[in-house]
Amino acid sequence: MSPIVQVEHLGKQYNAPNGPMAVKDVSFEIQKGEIFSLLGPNGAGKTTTISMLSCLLQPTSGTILIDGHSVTKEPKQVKQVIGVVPQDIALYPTMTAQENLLFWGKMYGLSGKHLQDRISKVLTIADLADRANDKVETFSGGMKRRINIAVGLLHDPKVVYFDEPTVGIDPQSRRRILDSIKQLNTHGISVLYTTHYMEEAQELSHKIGIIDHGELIAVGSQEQLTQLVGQHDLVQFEIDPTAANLDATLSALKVINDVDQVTSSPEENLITVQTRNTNAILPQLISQMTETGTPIKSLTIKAPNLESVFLHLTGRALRD
Ligand SMILES: Nc1ncnc2c1ncn2[C@@H]1O[C@H](COP(=O)(O)OP(=O)(O)OP(=O)(O)O)[C@@H](O)[C@H]1O
Repeated sequence: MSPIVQVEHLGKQYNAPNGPMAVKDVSFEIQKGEIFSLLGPNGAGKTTTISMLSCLLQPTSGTILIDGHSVTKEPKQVKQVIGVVPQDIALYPTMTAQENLLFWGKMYGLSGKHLQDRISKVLTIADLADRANDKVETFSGGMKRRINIAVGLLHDPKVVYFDEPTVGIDPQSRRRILDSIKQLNTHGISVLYTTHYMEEAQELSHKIGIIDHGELIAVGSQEQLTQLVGQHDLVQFEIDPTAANLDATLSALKVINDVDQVTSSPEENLITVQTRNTNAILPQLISQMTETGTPIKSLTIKAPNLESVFLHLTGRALRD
């Protein structure tokens, strides 16, 4: 079976010929029925990649086939197959959810009973059927995001792109969005999901591509990716930054035997140590923290996860 999305050697240079490459030689495939996440920090190139896959931005190099159609040569066919859910779309605040969907449905060339049926269906998927006749201006940020999802699904696409759909919304709406994506996928719809939240990529994806500085640095299932790290745990110390002597503590931790990486995240009050020998070196880690003047508030040990993979591959924490 051919993949629904096939990306080969994709590149994008803004402000050519002298501008930086925002996407560099990116290749990946999404199989039919798969949820694929692009996981990477801000500025990694996720939106640029989605824009090229959506026919909104011309690639500088490489090829993209969606359901066998080239985004550059057959954009009309591509647009029939894809649904795009950006963070914000133009909604008319004084119109109801139903009226906004009617407007967008007509933009897609839908009409009559078919359009009405699709509107009922997508309102149900977005969990907004009970608010169909309420004006959008009365909706929360999370509900507006869910209307975006409904709009993206109106023309019954085979693959849907979600560009960081949970950024800046409340936990309850986030939960509903993740659940509606899983529900969509059970109906055979393929998904491309971008995020900088490791937990979301972990929960949703059959396959994950880790992107950093425009390069896809690893692709695979969560299990395949964590195998890249081997048996390396993350030991995380919560500290009080006002009572910390960070520089001295980080230097002391780095030179302990069997410590692979040490990073600090002052905004989250965390020091993270990656090690393959947690039990043996834990007492030493704790004593060095205390001796160098950084008291520990709490301590968590995490088995290898996507955060460790990112740290292992880039030497930086994913939230940087
Ligand atoms: N229109 C543009 N002109 C020039 N540079 C751009 C443009 N859009 C994005 N960039 C740059 O391209 C790089 C990738 O940006 P992009 O928005 O694709 O990343 P991202 O992973 O989606 O991050 P974010 O979550 O912050 O949007 C960044 O360095 C960004 O500054």
